[in-house]
Amino acid sequence: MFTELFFHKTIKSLLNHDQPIKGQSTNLQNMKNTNPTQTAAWKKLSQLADQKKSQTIQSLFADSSRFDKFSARFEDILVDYSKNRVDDEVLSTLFELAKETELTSAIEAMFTGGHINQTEDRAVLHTALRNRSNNPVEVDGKDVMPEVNAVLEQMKVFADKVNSGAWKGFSGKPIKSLVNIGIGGSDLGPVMVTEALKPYQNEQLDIHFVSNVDGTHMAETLKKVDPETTLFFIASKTFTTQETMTNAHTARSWFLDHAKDEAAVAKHFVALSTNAEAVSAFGIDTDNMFAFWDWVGGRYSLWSAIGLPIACAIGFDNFEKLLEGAHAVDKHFRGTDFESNIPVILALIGIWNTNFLGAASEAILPYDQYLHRFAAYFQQGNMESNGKYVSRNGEKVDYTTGPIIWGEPGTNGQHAFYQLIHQGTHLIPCDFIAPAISHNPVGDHHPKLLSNFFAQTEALMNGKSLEEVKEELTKAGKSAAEIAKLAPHKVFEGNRPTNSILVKKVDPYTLGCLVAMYEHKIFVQGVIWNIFSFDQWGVELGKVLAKKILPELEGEEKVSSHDASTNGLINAYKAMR
Ligand SMILES: O=P(O)(O)OC[C@H]1O[C@H](O)[C@@H](O)[C@@H](O)[C@@H]1O
Repeated sequence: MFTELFFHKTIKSLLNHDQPIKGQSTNLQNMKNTNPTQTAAWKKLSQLADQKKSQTIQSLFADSSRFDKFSARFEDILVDYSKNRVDDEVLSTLFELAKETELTSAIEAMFTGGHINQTEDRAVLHTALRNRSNNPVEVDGKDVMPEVNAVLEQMKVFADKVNSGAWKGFSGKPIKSLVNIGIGGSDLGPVMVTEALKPYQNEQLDIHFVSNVDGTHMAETLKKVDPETTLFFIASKTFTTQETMTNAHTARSWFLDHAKDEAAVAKHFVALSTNAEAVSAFGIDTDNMFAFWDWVGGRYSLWSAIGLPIACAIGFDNFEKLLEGAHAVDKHFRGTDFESNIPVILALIGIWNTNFLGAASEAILPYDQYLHRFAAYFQQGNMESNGKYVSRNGEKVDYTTGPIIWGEPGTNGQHAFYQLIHQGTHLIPCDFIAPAISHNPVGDHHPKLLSNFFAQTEALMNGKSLEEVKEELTKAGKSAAEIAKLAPHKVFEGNRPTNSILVKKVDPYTLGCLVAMYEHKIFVQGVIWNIFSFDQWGVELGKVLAKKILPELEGEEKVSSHDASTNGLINAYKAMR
């Protein structure tokens, strides 16, 4: 069923990615609608998990070649996955699982414009947005690259004007403040990237993000900016999202209170959207609209016009480098055997941890302050993509799908929640990410930061045995009674899996690489879990109910149309306000 909606493409594109992709070819292998638990590989993995229960990561390092075997390099990025509970047999069976679930044809279907977002009948082509090779990519028989390039050109011209000060506000002053109004995918990507690449930011500009419908978010932001020198980006794929539209109207009223001239709006408001009609209904000239398309998922949209505030803040050349990094990883992902394919390896290890070792969550722990929103970004990327309990054939799955994603930058996390990672009852696989070169090489801060990174992964793997603890306590002069009492609390079981990602420097290109790696990891997992990773029906119900409740909050009369708890809450609110 799932396969019927794909455009079948020629396998030739697998072999030579610089060849144009033609929509009419029909001989690519089909992608199965496979319950992964019914594959031979899954069954074998279940047995292996059982057999290898007592095998420790530490013991696997008896193989002196383990680090070389279980780490991979992509340009200036080192991905060390050797500190996982996997050996050759487990990994090769995971690769079998990817083959049995027809990952290769799924990858091709995505890159060649197949409607893999089946429930919305859409292609999924964030890879086309960063297709720097510029070979044609067809959606429904039409090459999308001319449109992609045209919007990129429009973004370049605009970003250059803002950056150089040539774009003037209504009173003739250059723009100083950028305010992005958007939520979810129309917020998190630009926030994460502009924070991560702050060292590249034009110092003449400051950038703000308003996402929450809570008026506080807008009010506090407007306190910091001047209407004469502020540019608002209204970022919404649909241009109907309640939070964004509410914030956009508030910003517009605030602006007009100062400018007192409707015509001035054109100099201070631009729209990033797929919905031209709604943009002009809002009062933004479509000349000031930067378009993208329904085949760009919100949480994969930072590469599109949604990236305009990024291009304005760090300059278009740097935005292009971000695209280039992602494109390099796209080529790696599409053209590399699973055994050396970084996103595939990371995805399979994640599946091993989730489905065979019972991990319910994954922590992303950047040892880089600039990456402080990286985990939040992939919280949406991952949880909105793979938080699904219905398989592609419409049935409830009987296995675990997307993990809970969370994390904070190191070393702050160490002093907050690492206790539970080290000694709690949950297995929490962690990704550690750090740059070798800091943008701020102040004193010995960076070596100290990185020593913590290395120490944590080592401690999580090796732990500390009862014998070691006892020896330590004895040396410290504790009595036998004290040792007996204290020792169990000081033991670290270890055997906690980690991936370590060491990059040379967090620059635009490398960040593009990193983001694309995680995006493709999510894709691979969705394919294997046999779920649809590119829709998000789960966000709808709450929105609909909120719309129904909103008018009920007016007036004084008591509400009785809901369950007792919801009625009680609404009525208490009405009484308190
Ligand atoms: O860009 P929009 O259309 O305003 O959507 C913003 C967000 O809305 C919903 O929460 C989801 O659909 C997200 O995936 C999306 O990113």
